[in-house]
Amino acid sequence: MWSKMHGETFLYWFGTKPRLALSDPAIIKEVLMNTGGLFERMKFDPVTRQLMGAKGLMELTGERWAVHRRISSLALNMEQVKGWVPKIVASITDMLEKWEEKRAGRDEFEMDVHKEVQNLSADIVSRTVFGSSFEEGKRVFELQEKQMHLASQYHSHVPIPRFLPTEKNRELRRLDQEIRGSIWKLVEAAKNRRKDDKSRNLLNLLTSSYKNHDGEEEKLEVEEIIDECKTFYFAGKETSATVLTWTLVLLAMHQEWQIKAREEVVRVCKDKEHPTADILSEFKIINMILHEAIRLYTPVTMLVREPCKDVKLGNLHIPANTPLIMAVIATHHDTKAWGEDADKFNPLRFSEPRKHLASFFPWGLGPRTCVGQNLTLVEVKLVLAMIIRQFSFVLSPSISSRSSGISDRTASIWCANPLQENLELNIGRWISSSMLKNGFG
Ligand code: HEM
Repeated sequence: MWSKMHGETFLYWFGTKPRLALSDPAIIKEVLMNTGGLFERMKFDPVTRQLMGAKGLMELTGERWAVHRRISSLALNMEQVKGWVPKIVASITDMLEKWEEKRAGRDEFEMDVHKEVQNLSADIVSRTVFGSSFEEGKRVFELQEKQMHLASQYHSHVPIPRFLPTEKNRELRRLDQEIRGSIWKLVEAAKNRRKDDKSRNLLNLLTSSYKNHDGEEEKLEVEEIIDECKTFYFAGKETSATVLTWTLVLLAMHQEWQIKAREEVVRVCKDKEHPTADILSEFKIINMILHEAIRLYTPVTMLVREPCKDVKLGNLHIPANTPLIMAVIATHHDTKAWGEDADKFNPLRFSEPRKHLASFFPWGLGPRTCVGQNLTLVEVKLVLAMIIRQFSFVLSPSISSRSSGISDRTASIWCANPLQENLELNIGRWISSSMLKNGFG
């Protein structure tokens, strides 16, 4: 909306500091793909830094970032992620068994899917990236959620004195200490398991020695290990859960795509009980749906960089340290790249190669692109395939009585046996048109 009012590139004030908003794909590409360290990710404010971990990938730069990046890329490469498929399937099976219990033999039942897929994503990150279980990691997720809630109250334009002994500040510090303690227990448990568990999960790699650029063996400091775990616990849960919720909501609203997706799953899986790693690339329709959902409702809505010296971008002269705001969401909805129907759900756009690299960049671009991308894509495809095979769904009638039902992500979905007709289709359409009025969809 801002770019419609002020143009593709404009300056705005954040408190006393000017910020430059960019949405020209060519300029965005130039900034994000720069490998010379000219544009660094802007440092988080102290409260967010405490949440993410100052010595984790999100915050590090330079040589320490390169070391952490090598370790996490090794832990989350595609080969590794494909090896996790049975664990991911086991997580999804557990969730679907609970859904069946909830259904209790009924033809239809109602479900708040966002809560469900949040727990599922947390369980998958715990089992795969950390090689533990949701139960073990559960406390960290719970504490981080509380910390995030408190931290969000600090994000105003007026700086709040963080070091005053206020109740909130004390609680934030207490939460941080408890998170650190809980993570360290997980690290110790992983060290004990290592005698039997030789897998290259993130915890095992973070606690093993690595070769530095002089070829000498080195180990990460305790603080670095804890902060990296904080980063992954934080980044791994909410993002995938948001994508899954929106994809399910969109499929509930667009029954024709739900049917196409189900036909594909049945065709590709044939008589296999569950999808396996080798058939994932055959889910072409699911892949298109997923990309279209991420385009419309990208979980990371903007990226921020700061040039470390004065630079020229296109015809703009930009002073050092000016925050550059790249609105992923605006670019994903730009009618120049996506056509007049840019705000509409149309998975067919992804049946053809993309026109411009930087008109779709939900994972970022260049050296700091998302390390969790492989995991998310595999996870989300498996979850969708397994849900769609077992259930059909529409938006719940009760959502219509909550005007903010979609925006606060309490997306409820009405599930029924896929072989039955969906009588709730009209309700889905009704919600769809009210959402459009409110600027969704
Ligand atoms: C739909 C899911 C996800 C989306 C859309 C997403 C998006 C992004 C984006 C846009 C960035 C780049 C930020 C920048 O350039 O400033 C990023 C970085 C990162 N993501 Fe994700 N992410 C997702 C899932 C995950 C998952 C599941 C994990 C971990 C298991 C993860 C871990 C990270 C980390 C550690 C970084 C920092 C990389 C670095 O700076 O080197 N992400 N993510």
